[in-house]
Amino acid sequence: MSLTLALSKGRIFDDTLPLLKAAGIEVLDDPEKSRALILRTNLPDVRVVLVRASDVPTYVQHGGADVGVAGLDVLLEHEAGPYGGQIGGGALLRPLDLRIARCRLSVATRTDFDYQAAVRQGARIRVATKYTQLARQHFADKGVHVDLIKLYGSMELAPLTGLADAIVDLVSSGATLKANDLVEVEHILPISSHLVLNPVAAKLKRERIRPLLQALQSAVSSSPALA
Ligand SMILES: Nc1ncnc2c1ncn2[C@@H]1O[C@H](COP(=O)(O)OP(=O)(O)OP(=O)(O)O)[C@@H](O)[C@H]1O
Ligand SMILES: O=P(O)(O)OC[C@H]1O[C@H](OP(=O)(O)OP(=O)(O)O)[C@H](O)[C@@H]1O
Repeated sequence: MSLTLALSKGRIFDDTLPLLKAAGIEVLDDPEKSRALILRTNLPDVRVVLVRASDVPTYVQHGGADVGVAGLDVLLEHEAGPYGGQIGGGALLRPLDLRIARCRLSVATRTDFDYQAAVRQGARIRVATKYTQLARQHFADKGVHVDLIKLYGSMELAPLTGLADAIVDLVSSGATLKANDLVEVEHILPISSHLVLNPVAAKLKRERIRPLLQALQSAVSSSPALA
């Protein structure tokens, strides 16, 4: 029974590799050295497909992959979006927090911006973000009107150029904010990457997926780096 795993290049691929290895799966091709998007593993019935981080939920939901690894930021944004529901397949299953690629979703502004005044009930704020669904929910919960500006990267530039008052973005060390004279003014959500499953594959390939899940679970709980 074959199994297709969707991963994104970079930190998710790098951090998932040791967990897969502990579960007996070794990826044979190096994505940094090859342009191939389908990677072989030591198991003839298991392959890895390389997709954009934000495309992992789509691939897994529609059965382009059985299993995937994606950040909670990407998963929640996908679920809240127009394609996150039942169109073309059931909702994704999210059975395991892999505790890798850890960071947080936060609001950041220029140091001279009075965020507390800007988010008084009934106020209006301009926010630039890649995470429009999550940002909309966050400000709606606070009772703040928000004008959202969708960006695909370099969010930090938005408050510096007058495009927005604030950004909603991922923060880990804080170095990117610091380098751009921005300050984190509110934490929204802790983030890590999760294993996701296609619901149909979870049923039809139960016998193949269950041991993988168990092996990953024990790799996660015994990984000192993740403690
Ligand atoms: N600085 C960081 N530290 C730790 N984890 C992070 C950091 N930035 C992002 N992540 C996590 O890693 C995931 C993948 O991030 P990555 O930078 O590889 O993709 P991306 O460039 O954001 O995605 P896309 O290619 O779809 O635009 C994010 O969804 C998030 O969960
Ligand atoms: O707090 P820090 O440790 O500086 O990390 C935060 C940065 O990390 C992410 O970008 P990433 O490195 O993924 O770049 P990209 O979004 O351009 O891929 C995020 O969008 C921030 O810019």
